[in-house]
Amino acid sequence: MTLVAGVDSSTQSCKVVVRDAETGELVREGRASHPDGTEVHPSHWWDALQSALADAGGLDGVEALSIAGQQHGMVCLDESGEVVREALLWNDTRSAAAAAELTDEVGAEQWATRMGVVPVASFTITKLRWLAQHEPENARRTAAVCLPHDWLTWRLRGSGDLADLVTDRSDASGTGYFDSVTNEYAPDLLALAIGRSDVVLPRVLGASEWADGPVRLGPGAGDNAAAMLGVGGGVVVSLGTSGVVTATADVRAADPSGIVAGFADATGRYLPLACTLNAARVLDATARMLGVDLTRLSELALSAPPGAEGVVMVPYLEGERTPNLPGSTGALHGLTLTNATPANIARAAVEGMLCGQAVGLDALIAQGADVSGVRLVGGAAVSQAVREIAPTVFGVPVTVPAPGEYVADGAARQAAWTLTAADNPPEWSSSESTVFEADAVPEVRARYAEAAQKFLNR
Ligand SMILES: Nc1ncnc2c1ncn2[C@@H]1O[C@H](COP(=O)(O)OP(=O)(O)O)[C@@H](O)[C@H]1O
Ligand SMILES: O=C(CO)[C@@H](O)[C@H](O)COP(=O)(O)O
Repeated sequence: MTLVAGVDSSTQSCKVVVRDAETGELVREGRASHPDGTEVHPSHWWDALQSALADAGGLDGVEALSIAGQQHGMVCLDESGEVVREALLWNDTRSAAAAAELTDEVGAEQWATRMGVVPVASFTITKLRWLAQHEPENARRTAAVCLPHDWLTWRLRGSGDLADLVTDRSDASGTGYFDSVTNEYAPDLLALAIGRSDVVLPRVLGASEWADGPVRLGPGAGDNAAAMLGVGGGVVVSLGTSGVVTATADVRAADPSGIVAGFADATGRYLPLACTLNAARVLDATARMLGVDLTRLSELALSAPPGAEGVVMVPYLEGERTPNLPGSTGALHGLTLTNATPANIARAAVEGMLCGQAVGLDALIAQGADVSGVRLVGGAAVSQAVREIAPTVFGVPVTVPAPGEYVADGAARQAAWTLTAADNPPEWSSSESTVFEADAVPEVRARYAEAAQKFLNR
């Protein structure tokens, strides 16, 4: 049996799957935690990768490995390959002012047509502008910039030479300085951010190209592109640390409002994507607030009626990216003496988190996506309340694949692809899934929109 490994180095943890390259059958797996925070030294990801690989029984018998990871994080390296400062992650909002400046300087229309994205604090390019403005010495020492998955692949290669940095088209498309239509970097935009264009950027590998390492190393991918490879297509809603709505497209999205980012996928096509900073951790925080665990939170949410008797949660607990409100905070609206119960608050948290994703779903539809159903993945897709309430909010059937690590699976499928000379990734049999259907409850969306509007009006 030929084995391949896939890695998901995500915000909260590192997960490894080892699968049969031909059938996709799961052979072994492992995981390890990442530290909290929006500023993390990449060495923690390396340590977690080592632990997760050991937990998965190591690389014995593995012929190829690909790493998928959280997108956008800024990893700066000096001339000798040392990390210059802690990486700023996708959910670090300190570069919000830099994002606004870059948008003004180039124009939102121009960004959307040229790069497929309009800068928000999540994107690497805005973090580079922040670095140049606030830590000029660190900016000066920066000889190369890469993304979390690029850095881990490079460390596995063990070379130390900046010229050996590699990435893939999906993750490069989330930097703000890579054009996924021409497949070229934009040195002028890089210079606009950091003041110079002589910074080494990773070579962008083809979808099934590979680099040398302890085993064959695939190009890797942004976690959302890998999830798409893992679930095998469709409209995907991922509820991890981030809330993400994606589909696959033949043409790059160009949305000057910035809600839909026109990223690339991991197969040579495109991945229109809407992303919130707030998803699974809204439920974590609500459970903490109510003094219950996540199972009890789900039971409480399901014991309240749709609409939570008027309680609405706007879940901008970490600021927000969609809509672009990096400085916002969360709020509970509509509380009265009679509806202020744990059950209604639990339901409002689930509904609020899902309404945030429904906004992204609408934006994807406006960009031409055909949404007759969605596939739900990510940590919070395990929640029974989320599964049952999702169709009432989205207004379409919700398919939940068997619990699994779909990002790591997508990376493993890419690794298997590097072992073939085929035009497409190998066809692996899909896991069993459960479909959740329910009548739409449009009032929930309407009341949420009314409450969320109060933030936009501030
Ligand atoms: N039963 C559950 N109900 C709700 N949320 C859950 C449940 N199990 C795990 N989660 C949440 O899933 C999140 C982790 O999901 P994951 O997709 O691994 O995140 P990431 O990819 O961003 O690291 C955590 O916030 C965790 O609390
Ligand atoms: O910023 C984005 C997508 O644009 C996020 O989706 C990150 O890629 C982090 O993903 P998770 O760790 O939440 O899966």
